[in-house]
Amino acid sequence: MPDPLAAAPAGAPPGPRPVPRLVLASASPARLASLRAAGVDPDVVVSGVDEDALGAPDPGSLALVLARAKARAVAERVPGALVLGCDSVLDLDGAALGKPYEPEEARRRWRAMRGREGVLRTGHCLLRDGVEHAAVSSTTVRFADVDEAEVEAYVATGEPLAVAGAFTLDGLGGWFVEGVDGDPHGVVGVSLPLLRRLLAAHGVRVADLWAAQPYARPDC
Ligand SMILES: Nc1nc2c(ncn2[C@H]2C[C@H](O)[C@@H](COP(=O)(O)OP(=O)(O)OP(=O)(O)O)O2)c(=O)[nH]1
Repeated sequence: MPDPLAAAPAGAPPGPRPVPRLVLASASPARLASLRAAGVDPDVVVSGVDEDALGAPDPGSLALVLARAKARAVAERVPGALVLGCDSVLDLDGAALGKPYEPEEARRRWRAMRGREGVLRTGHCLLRDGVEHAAVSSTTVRFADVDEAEVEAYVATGEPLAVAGAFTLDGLGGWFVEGVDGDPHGVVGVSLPLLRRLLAAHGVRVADLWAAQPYARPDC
C-alpha cells in the first residue's frame, strides 16, 4: 500500500486530493464537537447498537468491540463512506464503567474514584467498504479527592449521569480532574492523533479533510 502521508508524486496536480464522505456513527455531541473544532464536519448516522448485548474480557476490548459494532451497523447504510464508530469506558481497577444513568450509581462511582486514577479507554473503528482499521486510546485520569458536598452537588447537576465514567474533562467535571496522562481528546470521546493514523491507513490525510470544507474561525 502506498504511504498515504508521502508527498504527492512529481508532476501531480497541487492541492488536496478527493476524500470520501466521512460519517460519524455516534449520537455523542462531544465527539461531533471535537471533530468540528478540529476542522472536520462529518455526517452523523446514529448506530442504535444495543451496547448491553455485547461483552468483552476487559475494558479496552469492550470499547473496541462496541466501536466496531457501531461502525459496522452504520456502514451498511452508507456504502462507500468512511464510517467512524467509537465507544468510551472508564477502566477503574479493571472494571469497565460506562454511563451511570442513576444518581446513586454516580455517587458510588465518585466515592470509588476520588483521589485515585482511572484509565479512560476509547475504542475507534474506521470502516470503508469492508476494510476496517481500529484501535483504542488510553488516557490516565487523576481524580481530585472531592468531598461529599462536591459529590452531591456534581450529581445534582445531572452531568455525570449520561457520560462514560461519570465525569467530563471539558465540562463541570473539569474541576475534579487533577490531570491526565495521554491524549485528552480520547477522554472527551475521539482521539484526534489516533484518528489521524486510522485515516492514513485508509489513504486519507487530515489536511485533505480540512480542504474539503472552509475553515470557520472559532468565536474566541
Ligand atoms: N463532553 C464530554 N463528554 C464525555 C466525556 N467523557 C465521556 N463523555 C461522553 C462521550 C460520549 O457521548 C459518552 C460515552 O458513551 P458512548 O461512547 O457509548 O457514546 P454515546 O452513547 O454518547 O453515543 P454512541 O453510543 O456513540 O452513539 O460519554 C468528557 O470528558 N467530555
